[in-house]
Amino acid sequence: MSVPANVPILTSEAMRAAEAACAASGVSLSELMDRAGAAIADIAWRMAAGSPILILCGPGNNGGDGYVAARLLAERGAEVRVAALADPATELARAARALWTGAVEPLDRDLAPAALIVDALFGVGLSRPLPYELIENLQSLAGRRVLAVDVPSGVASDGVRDWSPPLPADVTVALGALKPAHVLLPTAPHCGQVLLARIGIDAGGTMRTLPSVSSTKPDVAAHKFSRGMVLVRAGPMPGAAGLASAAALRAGAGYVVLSGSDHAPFSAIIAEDGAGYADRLGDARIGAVIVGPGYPVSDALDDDVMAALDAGKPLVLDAAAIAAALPRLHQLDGAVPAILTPHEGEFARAFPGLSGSKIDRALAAAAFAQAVVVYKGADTIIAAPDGRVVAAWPGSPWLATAGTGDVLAGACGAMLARGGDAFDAAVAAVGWHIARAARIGPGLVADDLVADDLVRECND
Ligand SMILES: NC(=O)C1=CN([C@@H]2O[C@H](COP(=O)(O)OP(=O)(O)OC[C@H]3O[C@@H](n4cnc5c(N)ncnc54)[C@H](O)[C@@H]3O)[C@@H](O)[C@H]2O)[C@@H](O)CC1
Ligand SMILES: Nc1ncnc2c1ncn2[C@@H]1O[C@H](COP(=O)(O)OP(=O)(O)O)[C@@H](O)[C@H]1O
Ligand SMILES: [K+]
Repeated sequence: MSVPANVPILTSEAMRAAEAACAASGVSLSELMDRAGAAIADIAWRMAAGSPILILCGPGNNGGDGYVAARLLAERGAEVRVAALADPATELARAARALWTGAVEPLDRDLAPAALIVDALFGVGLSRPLPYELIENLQSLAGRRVLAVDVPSGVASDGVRDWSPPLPADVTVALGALKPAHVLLPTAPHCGQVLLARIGIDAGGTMRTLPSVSSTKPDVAAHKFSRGMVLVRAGPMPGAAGLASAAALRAGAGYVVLSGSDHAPFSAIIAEDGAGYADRLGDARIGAVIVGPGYPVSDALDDDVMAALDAGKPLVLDAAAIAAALPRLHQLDGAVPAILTPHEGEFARAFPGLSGSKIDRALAAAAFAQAVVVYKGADTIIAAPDGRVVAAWPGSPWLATAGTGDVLAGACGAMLARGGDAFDAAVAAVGWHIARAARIGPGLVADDLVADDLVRECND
């Protein structure tokens, strides 16, 4: 499972707007369909490697893409058959079908499979669950390689409904842009390896996949304070704050203070008595404050969160600190740069009653808090109040273990303390986290993410 790095993601509504803009600029929809069909034909040709191909065509333009691909594959000499669910229902699909000179078989229970199945039944136009009979007929074709056109049919492209496709794809060719369903659970795993065929659509740039990680060397003239100073406030479970402080150092902070704990994991971390917290908040060199790791709901947490907000320092708020800070953050209306890092449970507690896809909910939460939200999970979404979104699918499942969220909070603190945009900081931290987890792999425990042998390996 994979998606390309740093490519656009569009909802169906945005896709239709981009398509209309394309038409207005002189590129006809039929030209777009030809480009889509050509991209599909190329990939099908490579996947089939000489074996027979069966293309399943639906009534809309997804089916139209399928007819174009069938014609181009046949012209190249591929052994290709077409089966249709219904007659074409759009002008474009009718025109594409008219140019296909081969037979069109009915898509019924007697349909013979082929080594490669190209699923061009439904794309972004799917408006309801697939009929039961079609599901059964498609299931009887399972077990072959599947190439999905735009999305596996049955998947609702906006990621709002969790309809499963009867034929999960090995490869999905996203047309023009990725769609939310390619990067969100539970649909993303059904899309297999997602490839993007740009087909000349200008998809804009507010929603994207995670960019590749680039490690930035410190400036030659850097000193420990210029690289960013992070204050981590420990709660009653100091191990979590210890992990966050170690992660802040490993992620590039020049100086890390752990307040309220003597459990510093490295000698380089300044562990000090909690009584000095208020003074530290006044320390002008501190570029980011982290509150929340290992700090459950309590009056003390509320006090520490309020003190940090009043100090006006850029903040990373994790776990129970998120709900504690929310009313005040909302009032502050973005005056204090903040990154919130809720997992599913913390998100539901802090932002109850939101609807829509995980992207929609992350955006609504970011707009309410006027803060960057890193809505964690296997399909982590990073959303900014101004509408920017980065989707981090597929992440690394080795991160599904205790303490890795504390490490992410620490990395966010390090990136935020450098100065600059909080959204970019959160994106860099999520990329750092996933890249390290991917290097460690089996047996990962959160402590490994901050261990020094990994650092040596990364520097090799
Ligand atoms: N947006 C773009 O820029 C481009 C889109 N193209 C293709 O066009 C597709 C979208 O085409 P359409 O909008 O025609 O939509 P689709 O082809 O995805 O499907 C719409 C058709 O399916 C029917 N339908 C919807 N749900 C159904 C269900 N559950 N059971 C039975 N029938 C159902 C609708 O009544 C309609 O006839 C994209 O996914 C892509 O493949 C490409 O041709 C190239 C350019
Ligand atoms: N299956 C998964 N695939 C990828 N990343 C995951 C998966 N499960 C969890 N993660 C990541 O691991 C981290 C877990 O954070 P969290 O639940 O807060 O753990 P903790 O509170 O124990 O530190 C998050 O960054 C989350 O995105
Ligand atoms: K499809």
